Amino acid sequence: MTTPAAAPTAELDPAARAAALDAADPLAAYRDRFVPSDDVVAYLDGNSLGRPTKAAAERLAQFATTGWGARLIRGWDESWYELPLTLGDRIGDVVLGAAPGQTFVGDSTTVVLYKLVRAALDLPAVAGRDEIVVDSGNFPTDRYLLEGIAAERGKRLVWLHPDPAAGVTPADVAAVLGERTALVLLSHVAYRSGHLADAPEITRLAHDAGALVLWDLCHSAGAVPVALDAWGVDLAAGCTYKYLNGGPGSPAFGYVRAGLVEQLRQPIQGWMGADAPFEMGPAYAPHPGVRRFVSGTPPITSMLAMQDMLDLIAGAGMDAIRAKSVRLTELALDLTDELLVPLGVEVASPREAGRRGSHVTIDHPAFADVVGELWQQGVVPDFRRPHGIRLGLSPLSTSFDEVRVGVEAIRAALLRRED
Ligand SMILES: Cc1ncc(COP(=O)(O)O)c(C=O)c1O
Ligand SMILES: Nc1c(O)cccc1C(=O)C[C@H](N)C(=O)O
Repeated sequence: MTTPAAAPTAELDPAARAAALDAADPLAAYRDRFVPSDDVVAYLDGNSLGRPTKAAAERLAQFATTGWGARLIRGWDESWYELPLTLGDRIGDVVLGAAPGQTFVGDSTTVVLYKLVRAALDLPAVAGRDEIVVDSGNFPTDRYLLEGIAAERGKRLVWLHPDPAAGVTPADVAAVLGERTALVLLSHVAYRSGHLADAPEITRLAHDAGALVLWDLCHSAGAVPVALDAWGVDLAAGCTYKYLNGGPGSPAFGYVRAGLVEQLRQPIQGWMGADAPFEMGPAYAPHPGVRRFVSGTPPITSMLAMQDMLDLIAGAGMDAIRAKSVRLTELALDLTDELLVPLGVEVASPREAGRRGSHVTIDHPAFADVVGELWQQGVVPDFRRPHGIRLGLSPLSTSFDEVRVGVEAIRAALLRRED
């Protein structure tokens, strides 16, 4: 039997603490599965753009010759035509807790959300209702597209203004649900603060009020366990370029609960979502299944890289990934308290691990300038207005020492301003 690594203690200095956590990390070996970038000493932005896996780099390089080049148009019959669904099923299985036949890979998250919202609002069960519940702190695209849809469809937006310390709670949602509520659209993990919403409970409350629920999973898919089927979620969508490491602009996934899809009419009726695309018939007849949410030719090359990340996630397991995510965010908070709070930094993310996704946001009036300096030093978090640094911690590719390097670099930048 091997002796378990000693638990890192707060008495150790930050470097020793991070080193002890890295030494005890059961997922540490996964870091070697990603393409290194020589000038980056701490990549803390995996929730904007995940790193490429080495396997994906190889797959992308090969594809031009052995895939596209060798198979040419035959590739569509052999696998590409089905890829939006086969890949959707794999995402459903590995990260969403979704049985096959409910998940597709499509367009950008924005467009997938648009299609799902429009389809949901026309569902006969809610078509007579005119309110859509949305969080004022939700990601801009969610808010903007709902504003557009509300204007298009004569609906009213009901804005939640949650307590910043608590994020969106079931009580916030319950307070606005009613006979007029058609749809609730919320983010599972809030893009700025990292608050993790109680998705099963909010879903239950919305259903009790006769409304549908759509979860934006951009900041949870691949980092936080999700169980869409078990939670009874109606609709969901999420990015694949964050914790699913699909590469810049890789297409989003969409989920439609079994039993609902055949009742939904999506607004961009294209030939690739038709029942028999190659019949090229006179009128649109939707595919009976979730394929109806595909519109035009799917972006096959942009669906390659995420396949390798899904293999890594399946190997590591979502529970182990979540456990490391919690430890990474805990270290970020501990080091922030110790090294940054004395310099005036405030924590904008939840302290309770169960209420937190895989990023931590900290605020300081100088951060708009600090981030530029950090990037020059190869420390790469991102900046979110008005003055937040967001530390996005992607469990399979981020080390504890990167967190330490990042926090110490922020401290040094703030101290330089005090000189
Ligand atoms: C919560 C959330 N929703 C939606 C999006 C937008 O996705 P896209 O640019 O792929 O449409 C993002 C990030 O860009 C996001 O963080
Ligand atoms: N999608 C992005 C992009 O195209 C460029 C820069 C950043 C992004 C992001 O993913 C932003 C991200 N969704 C956020 O949570 O802020």
